[in-house]
Amino acid sequence: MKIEAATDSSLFRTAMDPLRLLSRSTTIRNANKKNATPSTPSGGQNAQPQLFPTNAQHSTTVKKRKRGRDAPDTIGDQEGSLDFFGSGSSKAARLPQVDRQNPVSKGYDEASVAGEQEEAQDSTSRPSSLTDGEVRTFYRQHKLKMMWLNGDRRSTKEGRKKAKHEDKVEKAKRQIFPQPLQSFRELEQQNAMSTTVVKNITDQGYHAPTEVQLGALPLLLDSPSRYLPNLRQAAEVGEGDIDLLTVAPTGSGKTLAFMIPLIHKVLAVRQKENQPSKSTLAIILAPTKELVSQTVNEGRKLAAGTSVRITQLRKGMRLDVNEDQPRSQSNIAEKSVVKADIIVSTPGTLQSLLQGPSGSGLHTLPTVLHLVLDEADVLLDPLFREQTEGIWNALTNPSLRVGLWSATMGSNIEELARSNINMRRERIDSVTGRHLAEAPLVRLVVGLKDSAVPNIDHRLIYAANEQGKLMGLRQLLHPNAPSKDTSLPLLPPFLVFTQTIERAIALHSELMYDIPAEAGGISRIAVLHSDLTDKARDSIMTRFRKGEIWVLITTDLLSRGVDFRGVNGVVNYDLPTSSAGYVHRVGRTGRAGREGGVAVTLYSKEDIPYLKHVANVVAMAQKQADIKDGSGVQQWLLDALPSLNKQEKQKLKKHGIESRTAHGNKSDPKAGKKTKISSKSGFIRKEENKRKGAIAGSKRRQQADATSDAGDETDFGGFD
Ligand SMILES: Nc1ncnc2c1ncn2[C@@H]1O[C@H](COP(=O)(O)OP(=O)(O)OP(=O)(O)O)[C@@H](O)[C@H]1O
Repeated sequence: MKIEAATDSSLFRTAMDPLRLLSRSTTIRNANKKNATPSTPSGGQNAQPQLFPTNAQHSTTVKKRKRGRDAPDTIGDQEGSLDFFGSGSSKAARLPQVDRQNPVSKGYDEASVAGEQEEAQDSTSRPSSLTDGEVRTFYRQHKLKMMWLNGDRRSTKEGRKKAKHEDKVEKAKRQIFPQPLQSFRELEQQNAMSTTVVKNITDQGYHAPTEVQLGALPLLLDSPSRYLPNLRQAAEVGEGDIDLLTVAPTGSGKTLAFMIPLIHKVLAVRQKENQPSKSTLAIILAPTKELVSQTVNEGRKLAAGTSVRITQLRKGMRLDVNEDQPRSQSNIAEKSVVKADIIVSTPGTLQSLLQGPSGSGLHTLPTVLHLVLDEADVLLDPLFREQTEGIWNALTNPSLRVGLWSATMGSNIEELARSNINMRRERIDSVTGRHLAEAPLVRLVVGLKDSAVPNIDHRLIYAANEQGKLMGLRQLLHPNAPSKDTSLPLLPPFLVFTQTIERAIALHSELMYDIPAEAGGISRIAVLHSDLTDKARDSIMTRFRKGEIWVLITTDLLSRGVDFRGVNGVVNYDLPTSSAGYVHRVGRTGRAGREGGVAVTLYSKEDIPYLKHVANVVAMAQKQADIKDGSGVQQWLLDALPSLNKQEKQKLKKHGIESRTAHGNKSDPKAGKKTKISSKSGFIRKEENKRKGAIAGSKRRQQADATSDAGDETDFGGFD
């Protein structure tokens, strides 16, 4: 977490052209050029995607290197590059390093060092076959835990109370240990996955699976009877035919972990039917349009060259629903019906397209076999719960399987998921009059549940008041402004989070002229929020991904799921309103195990009552990363901060810090004034002050002239 290069801010100044410009500096201090490349996510220095690689893997890496294979030691020098997000050529440059650093599989490692071409030909890597003991050690080292949950008494509040003293042995019995996936190539031999899909995976530079992938893919592709031999119904269900709850850190590759099995299953069904896509087989729900669009992109890259169609649902489209009611005065052409195997949507959009005539509820989608809830804890949060559950119930196929995925998942979400699964089964039983077998339900947890990624540098900075926060942010924007704290290596591109849309807009207005024209001026800083049109949102996302925008001010709209590979840091200009909020916001940096990300949280006096939930997460991340210098949070602060009770926590989560909301401003204008961000930019204010000064000066001069004229008048006696 601590970054060595951070001790000399001049290194950062010279490291990137944009920064030189950003810092309004034309003089470049003598920095040791050799060491000048900063260790930041956008520097692409660390492409080890696993958060918990084993020692054995490291030593294998070294051993391979000693054999003199020709993989380069470092990625091409990216000094001065504006391509923060590693597209095009930089991707090619990165591949060899990815290869070298991810030697989970022996077969993979052999091929990787010999180059990509050879890799493509070598599809005969041996399937993994570890002994039971080896599998257990492997999962322990990678901090993976899998539990089979059916019939677990602790799944309900009542049951938890009763099972408080449940025998440890009993608990251990619920743990399951499927053979882990050690290389994506195994998918071809062990799971009969399409060669095209496997090639698509490796072509994107994904060679070694991340922790969540090496655990989830076998669960979703193998037969449950392999790892649940004593479970009767496990023998009855098909391959990967389970309900799965997954909690894995931000940026750990969950998208691939649910998308690969979906594509594989769609292909398998189509092959069985021996005909091209006819109806939708899978639905992925995500809370924001940005995440939906990103998921579609990722999916399409994986499914390229296959017949699998993945579509983002938009308003105006029409679904091929099971209409019990006559089609309502349909004036929409038949061709606009969505023909996709996998649909990705926000709950709101899908719900509105499923809406039947008023009062009749939702149309059903009986062909759908898989439902994925990405960011499941948000989708089952009060904000989205009704929509999500409505959709879940509209998927009436008895074989529907559900997957819940997030970096944070409270026990209430797990309870809710289980009760939904059970209620649905009972409903189908009552309709069909048959007893529907319970599918295995598995929980997969990677690392410490609900914790922030340990591979970034977390900083809590006291800024006294709103002006202090603004100054703090400006300091980050102009790193060569005199600063004692040279240990803050926050380079663009970075994200700035505020509590509300109004505050995001105000902060943007305040800072928009801060970047000098030579560096691109106001085009380098932008604001993104849900009040913008879809087109504007898309355009800002594209420009940020391309590296044209360096500082993106936003709300929690972008806190979840969105993957900007090379974001160097995150600034919490306003505190997140829950610990999960902090985990997700800061998780926009340090993705796929990249080192060098920075998360700065600015807090004022008004924030102190609400800081503890953030401080606790930071302390946990420090503990995980074994950091004892207190750079993120010191023990005395942790002890001194007040704790919120349950109700206060809920209120904070729902409404945020009240003085920063429109409602709070109204009810307590004095407090509201204290937390106001001036909505005029410093530049405009300066100009206005200059103008005001000029007008006042001119008035004064006129007055003085008038007085002297008047004096003359009195003196002048006039003509006789
Ligand atoms: N096996 C892999 N090897 C290298 N990079 C990977 C691998 N799998 C995924 N990635 C990369 O990791 C990044 C994060 O992936 P993804 O967006 O799926 O994370 P996530 O776990 O869904 O995060 P969040 O919780 O924030 O939604 C992406 O840039 C993706 O390309």
